[in-house]
Amino acid sequence: MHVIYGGTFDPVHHGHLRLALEVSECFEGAPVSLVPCHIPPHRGATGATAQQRLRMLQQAIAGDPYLRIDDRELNRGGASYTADTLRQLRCELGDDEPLAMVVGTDAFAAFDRWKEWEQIPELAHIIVVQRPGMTLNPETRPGRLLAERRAGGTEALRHCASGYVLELDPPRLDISATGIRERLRMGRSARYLVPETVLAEIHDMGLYRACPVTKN
Ligand SMILES: Nc1ncnc2c1ncn2[C@@H]1O[C@H](COP(=O)(O)OP(=O)(O)OP(=O)(O)O)[C@@H](O)[C@H]1O
Ligand SMILES: O=C(O)c1ccc[n+]([C@@H]2O[C@H](COP(=O)([O-])O)[C@@H](O)[C@H]2O)c1
Repeated sequence: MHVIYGGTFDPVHHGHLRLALEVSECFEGAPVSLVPCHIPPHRGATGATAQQRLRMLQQAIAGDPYLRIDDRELNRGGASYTADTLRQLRCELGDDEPLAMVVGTDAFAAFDRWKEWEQIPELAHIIVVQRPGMTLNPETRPGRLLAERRAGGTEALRHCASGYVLELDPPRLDISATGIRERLRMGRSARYLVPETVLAEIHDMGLYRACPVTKN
């Protein structure tokens, strides 16, 4: 089972990390690869550069046996389209290896605006994770895709290469990178929202602040 979890990670926070671990546990400790995007396709400029976001991720997962980083989108450059990443992975893994991508409900709600979105379930399973304050409308195209391809449990994903949509609702952590950037911009603390090592990187690189921010 190969599981990827893509994001901007600007910065990576405990919501991301806890979720990645929950997914790994669902698949009996299968590693989850965090895939930082180079240029996020559907949003404005990032607060930190790609290299700075990678550095924070490296600090965040250092020593964790279940989490990895796949930096292929940074190496590829340009806008990071998930279909391209999955196609590349599918070539490497072969046709039969189960491949799954993790996405939060907020991102999945706009899934039908992703490049080649209808091809994605042919390349990988989709694990949709509930995010606080975000309910998926069943009448939308992503909502219908979920209903049509819904997996009863994790077992289905393990036995097929792609094609299922699995809903997961682990304990919800109401943390967002936007909220963290905003706090830092206002000179407030982001402690306990991001790992201490990430906080130290943010401080050392002077990220996310218009005016000086204390190190907590
Ligand atoms: N607290 C969280 N709980 C569950 N899923 C999350 C959480 N934070 C982010 N995600 C999911 O992780 C993926 C990557 O998220 P991203 O890097 O954009 O973080 P974010 O906190 O949503 O950032 P921003 O606030 O800048 O949009 C998305 O699929 C998103 O839905
Ligand atoms: O492929 C696309 O068209 C596409 C459009 C929007 C988002 N994505 C991916 O979805 C992931 C989460 O995006 P974001 O903006 O919420 O960090 C990240 O890996 C993006 O590359 C992908």
